[in-house]
Amino acid sequence: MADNTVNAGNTGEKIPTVIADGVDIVYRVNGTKGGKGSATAALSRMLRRGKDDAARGVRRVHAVRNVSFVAYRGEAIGLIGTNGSGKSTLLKAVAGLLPVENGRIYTGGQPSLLGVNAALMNDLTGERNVHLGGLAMGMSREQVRERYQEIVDFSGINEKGDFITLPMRTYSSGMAARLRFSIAAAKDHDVLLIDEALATGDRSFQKRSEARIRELRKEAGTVFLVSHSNKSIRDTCERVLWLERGELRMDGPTDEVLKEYEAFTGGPDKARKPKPKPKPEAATEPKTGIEPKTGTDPKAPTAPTTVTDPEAATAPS
Ligand SMILES: Nc1ncnc2c1ncn2[C@@H]1O[C@H](COP(=O)(O)OP(=O)(O)OP(=O)(O)O)[C@@H](O)[C@H]1O
Repeated sequence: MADNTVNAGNTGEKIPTVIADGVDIVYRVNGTKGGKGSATAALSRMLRRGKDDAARGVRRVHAVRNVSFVAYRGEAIGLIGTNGSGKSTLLKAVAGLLPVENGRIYTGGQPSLLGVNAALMNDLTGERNVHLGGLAMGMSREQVRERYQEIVDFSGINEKGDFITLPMRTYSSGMAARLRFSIAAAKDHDVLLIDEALATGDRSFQKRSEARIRELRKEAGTVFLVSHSNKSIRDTCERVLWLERGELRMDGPTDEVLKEYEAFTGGPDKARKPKPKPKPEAATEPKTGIEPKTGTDPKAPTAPTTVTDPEAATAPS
C-alpha cells in the first residue's frame, strides 16, 4: 500500500490516519549468555558481530506478529489483550519509537505518545514542565501561555494547594500522570496514542479525560487507547483491536470484541477486579481495579518523552 493513501484528502470519505501493513516487531535482548556485564563478554559480542543472533547470545522476542489495520480520522480505537500481548509495543511502533522488523506503518500527521511513564523533568516545577512540555509538542510560547491556566485547571493539580509551583518530584504518581495527560491533551493531535493514562487519577479526573478524548475525536484526530479497563474502553472507543501473543485476534466494534475478550478472560474486568473493601464508608473515590504503570518502565527502549519526535514518527521502518 502506498503512503500517499494516508494523505488523500477526499472530503466526505473516511480518511486513513494510520496504516499498519503486515507489521512484525522483534526485540533483541543482549547478554542472555553468561558474563553479560563483563568487558570480555562485550568484546566477544563485538567479535561475533555479523553472526546470527543465537551465536551472539542475543535472544529474540517476537512481540508483534503480522499485524495489519487501517485507522481513520475521527476514530477512537481501544487496544486490548492480556499482559505481554504486544499492545504497548505496537503503540510505540506507531509513534515511531520502535523500528518494525517486517511490514510498514504509515501515518498521516504527527503521532504523539502519551504514556503514564512519559518523562517530564522531576526537578522542575509543574509550571516549567507545562511550558517545556507544550513547546516540545510544537506549541508556540504564545499558545502555551494562552492555554497554561486551562492545562493547570484540567489537571486539578492545584485543587489541594499551590502544587504547580513545586518541583514535580513532590507530586504523587497520580498527580504527575494527570499533569502529563493534561499537557498532552491541551493540543489537538493528529494521532494521539494513550497508554493507560486513564488508569491514573481519581474518578472525576478520569471522567474529564474521557470527555477530552471525545473532544479530540471530534476535532478530527484519531485516538488509540491501551487499557486493561474494559469500562474505559467501552466509554471511550467505538472500535477495538484485540492482540493476543502479538497477533491481531479481532478488530471490530467495541461491543463485539469485548464480548469475545471477556469470554476469553473469564468475565468483565475479572482479572483485575478490586477486592471488596473492608470499610466501604471510608472510600471517597471508587477504584477502577486498574493497576497504573508507575515509576520507570524497564522495558522502555529509549527514555521516552511526553511527545515523540515528529520526524521519527513518519517512517519507523
Ligand atoms: N524492551 C523489551 N525488550 C525485550 N522484550 C520486551 C521489551 N518490551 C516488551 N517486551 C516483550 O514483548 C512482549 C510484548 O510486551 P508489551 O509490553 O508490548 O505487552 P503489553 O500487551 O503492553 O503488556 P501489558 O498489558 O502487561 O502492559 C512481551 O513478551 C514482553 O516481554
